[in-house]
Amino acid sequence: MEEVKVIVVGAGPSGLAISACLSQNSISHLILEKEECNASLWRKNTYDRVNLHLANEFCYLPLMPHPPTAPTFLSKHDFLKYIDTYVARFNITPRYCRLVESAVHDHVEDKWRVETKNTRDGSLEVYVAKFLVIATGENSEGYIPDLPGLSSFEGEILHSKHYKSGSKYESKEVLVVGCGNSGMEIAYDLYNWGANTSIVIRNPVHVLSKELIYQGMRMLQRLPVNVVDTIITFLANMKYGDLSKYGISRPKKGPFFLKNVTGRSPVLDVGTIRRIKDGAIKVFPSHIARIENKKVVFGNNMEKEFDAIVMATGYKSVANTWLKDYKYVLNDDGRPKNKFPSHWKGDKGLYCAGLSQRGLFGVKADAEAIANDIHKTLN
Ligand SMILES: Cc1cc2nc3c(=O)[nH]c(=O)nc-3n(C[C@H](O)[C@H](O)[C@H](O)COP(=O)(O)OP(=O)(O)OC[C@H]3O[C@@H](n4cnc5c(N)ncnc54)[C@H](O)[C@@H]3O)c2cc1C
Ligand SMILES: NC(=O)C1=CN([C@@H]2O[C@H](COP(=O)(O)OP(=O)(O)OC[C@H]3O[C@@H](n4cnc5c(N)ncnc54)[C@H](OP(=O)(O)O)[C@@H]3O)[C@@H](O)[C@H]2O)C=CC1
Ligand SMILES: O=C(O)C(=O)Cc1c[nH]c2ccccc12
Repeated sequence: MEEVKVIVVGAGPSGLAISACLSQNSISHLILEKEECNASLWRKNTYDRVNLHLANEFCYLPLMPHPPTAPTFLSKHDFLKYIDTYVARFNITPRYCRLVESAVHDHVEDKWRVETKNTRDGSLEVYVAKFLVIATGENSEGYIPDLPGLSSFEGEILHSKHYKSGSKYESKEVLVVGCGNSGMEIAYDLYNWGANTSIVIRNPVHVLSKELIYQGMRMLQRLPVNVVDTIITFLANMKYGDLSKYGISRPKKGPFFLKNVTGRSPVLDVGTIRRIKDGAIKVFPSHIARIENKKVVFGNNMEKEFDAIVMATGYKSVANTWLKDYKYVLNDDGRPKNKFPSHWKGDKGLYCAGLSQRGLFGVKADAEAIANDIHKTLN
């Protein structure tokens, strides 16, 4: 058994950011990470062509802004180089291959007891700390909807977190389910690799360009969200025209309002819209009614046979499955129980970072707030 002041679960950007902030205040801590590397989402569970959608001023971790020479939009490679530099600069040394299987609050000692299983040799370990930070991410488990007949599908089914590129799908019929940022970009990637690509778009969605999102994010620093939404939606309509004839309609509420309220990001168009407009990517503007062997039947009675289905249907947080006393900070859905901007703080020394659906921008803010709070409590 090992005891420190703070245990951080997860060595993604959130866990690394908290570690840097705690070290700055000389607070002893340990990061427990199930994989054999840090930032595993970025190193292992994102498709090849992924790049940061937001400008570098919204994508840095505490204490280390990007230098003026950095590109405005970092590639995945640039971002991972940044992470490597961060880890080296703040001397961050996570314990790798430690899958946290349970965490309980010891009411007598008023401490957290965390049990891990070593993913290499199966050995079990126990760690104890006054403070526990959940930094396991919003994307820890892929969500796959329970569609009627899904198990009868005769082709390949994969979640977007396991999709790397369309290289093996040339000339195959591939259906992408979901039109968030993953689905829209994966559809474009499949098209580029020569797949006959279709996408399911069952609800309205905001499509914006990279530049419009950047302008919107900057405007939000000075203007109220409804004003920014009005300007950006107007400019987006000018740029893209009415997309409803292609099966894409805009929600009534604005993109940044919806981001704040629902957490759902607007789609950043990487080139998909042009291919939808010219018919190279086919839209099914409906839900999936059922699947029969190779055939997918849609709610509007259209049907088509596919070789593969990519489920770009989002993620779920599963921290509440291993964190036995999750109610001190999370709801039953694994999301923070307190409302933004107090979402990061729970009771009994329990915190959560990176669960506010605000990307790396939110990660930085949470890490700073949590480290400050722990520092204050200790002094
Ligand atoms: C495809 C994709 C692209 C994205 N692009 C952007 C972007 O451009 N800009 C942006 O701001 N955000 C983006 N995001 C959001 C993303 O959530 C953040 O970039 C960032 O990775 C969040 O960091 P995190 O540390 O909170 O979570 P994660 O990066 O998910 O890290 C969590 C870590 O916890 C570990 N872990 C999980 N469970 C356990 C356990 N039980 N025991 C031990 N370890 C565990 C995981 O292995 C992982 O290493 C993107 C997300 C996805 C899916
Ligand atoms: N480079 C980048 O910055 C990237 C960032 N990301 C981010 O990662 C996070 C996760 O994104 P993503 O993986 O796209 O997940 P999202 O949760 O954003 O999107 C899930 C999509 O799946 C759809 N869906 C869910 N269930 C069904 C169903 N039964 N039938 C049809 N459609 C369904 C949803 O549609 P509905 O609205 O109808 O529920 C939605 O369009 C987001 O924050 C995103 O912005 C992702 C990729 C790249
Ligand atoms: O990963 C997310 O969804 C984020 O919060 C960051 C982000 C990625 N793409 C975006 C588009 C608009 C606003 C935020 C994001």
